[in-house]
Amino acid sequence: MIFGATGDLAVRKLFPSLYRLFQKGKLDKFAVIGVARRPLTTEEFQNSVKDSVITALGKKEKIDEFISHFYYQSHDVADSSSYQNLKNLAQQIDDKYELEGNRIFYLAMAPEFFGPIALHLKSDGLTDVTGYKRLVIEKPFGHDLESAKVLNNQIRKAFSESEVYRIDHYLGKEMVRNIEVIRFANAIFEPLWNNRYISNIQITSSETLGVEERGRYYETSGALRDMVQNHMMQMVALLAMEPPIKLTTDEIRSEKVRVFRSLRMIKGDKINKYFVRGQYGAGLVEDQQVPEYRAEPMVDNESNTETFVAGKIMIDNFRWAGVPFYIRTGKRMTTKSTKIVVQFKDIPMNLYYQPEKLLNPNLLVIHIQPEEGITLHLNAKKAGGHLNAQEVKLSFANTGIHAMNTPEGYEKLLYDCMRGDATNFTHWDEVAYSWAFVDNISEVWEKTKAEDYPNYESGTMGPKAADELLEKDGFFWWPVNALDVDICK
Ligand SMILES: NC(=O)C1=CN([C@@H]2O[C@H](COP(=O)(O)OP(=O)(O)OC[C@H]3O[C@@H](n4cnc5c(N)ncnc54)[C@H](OP(=O)(O)O)[C@@H]3O)[C@@H](O)[C@H]2O)C=CC1
Ligand SMILES: O=C1O[C@H](COP(=O)(O)O)[C@@H](O)[C@H](O)[C@H]1O
Repeated sequence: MIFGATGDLAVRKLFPSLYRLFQKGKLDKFAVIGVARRPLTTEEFQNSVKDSVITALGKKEKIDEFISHFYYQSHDVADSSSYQNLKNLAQQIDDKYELEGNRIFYLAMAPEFFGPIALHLKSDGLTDVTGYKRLVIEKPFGHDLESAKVLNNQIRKAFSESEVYRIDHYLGKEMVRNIEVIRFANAIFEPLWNNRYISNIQITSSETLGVEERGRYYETSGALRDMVQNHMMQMVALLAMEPPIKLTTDEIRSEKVRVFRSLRMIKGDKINKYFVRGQYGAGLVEDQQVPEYRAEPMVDNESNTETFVAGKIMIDNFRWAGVPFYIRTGKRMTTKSTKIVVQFKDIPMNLYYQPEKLLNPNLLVIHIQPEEGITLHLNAKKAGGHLNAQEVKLSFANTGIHAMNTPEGYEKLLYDCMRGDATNFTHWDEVAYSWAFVDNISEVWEKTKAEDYPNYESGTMGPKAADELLEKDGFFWWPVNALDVDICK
């Protein structure tokens, strides 16, 4: 059952993803009940599913067979009789498709509905099933730790922790999933993956898009809650975790939680030493003139909301003591790119020192999007010349998927949920620790108005202070554009 089946997420991501699973033969016995307020017939709903698939994928094979599995119910989320009707419909469909009482409830709706729907599902008997019941919850999971706890308590009255699948769509991205494999399946990386050999790690997730039509939501969120609390912190955890003893959901999650527990809690007047906030002004993005954030629809013209965050995260454990993890994310930046750069320490003595050219540090670049792959930056002798070292790059590129926020991420996550694999969904403990970390920052930023907003021009890589954050540690942001060169080909 998809609650919010006429909304943007369902139309752009969920239906195309389900279709791809269907085409690959991964959906055998299945039916989907779409639920939303507006009155639609099942036929109208099926046609909207068909349109969404064709728009997203341009494909039509077996589309009529696919949409014949879709049903619609107009629903009032606060009214028990709506749930009674839904229960009856679900029961009929269950019998027709022999679904063995297995149910997934996907809440693709505004977050204020998550708790009430979960409670109704239980009180109105939709969770009384003979098979499995699973609840998929979209972001944002709360607004801060307190509200997340309230939401979690409501949900947990109807579903156990193992039945709750909290979506973080970055965990559906191919190369985010690859981080563990790159780390734990390669003898050349794991021995070096610590503070003896790594000088710093940089994670950039930049967007060219502005806030678009989401001003109302974004004004209450900002980049810190929208991107850092979830996607950026998840990437930090995957990069920093210890090898799990087994590749099971519980073992992996518990290693990630240990990273969150080791985060250095930055508070009060230290916040602005470790974190930089920014808000975009007008500027040129991909040759288009774009307005400042404060002129966007549904945005306060004196807004204090950050559209950019850079930060230095320290993990105080044996492996990572002293190694900064720099994160940077923002809207209306130069380029759309998510990249991780692992910078290794310099070798103790440079035999190939040339006064006019320093030896390049070794870098491992993990390209998350739009290109997918890895590049290893090494030094090697220039062919034919003297013993002069020059930079060479070893690259691997995934040939498959190249679009951003593609349905493929959702496709993988939906499939995981059907199989009951919650590894790439966030456990409550991860959510809670991550909110506790981020709340310290938002508390300070909400109390103090940023007098310099807007402090970065659209089409740039953020405010100058974000560069200074690294410069004072003797580092600089590796330019994400320049790192693309080889792998794009
Ligand atoms: N869109 C995206 O790309 C992403 C979205 N998300 C999250 O997914 C969730 C949904 O987002 P999105 O699809 O963009 O939102 P939309 O506003 O586009 O869709 C909301 C859906 O909820 C339904 N709805 C609203 N109020 C009610 C109600 N009282 N009773 C029943 N149905 C109702 C709407 O249908 P109707 O008007 O017919 O009632 C519609 O189907 C949000 O939590 C969002 O944060 C997360 C990541 C990305
Ligand atoms: O969760 C979100 O992510 C998108 C960025 O996702 P990506 O897959 O395109 O990198 C961001 O635009 C949005 O504001 C945020 O809610």
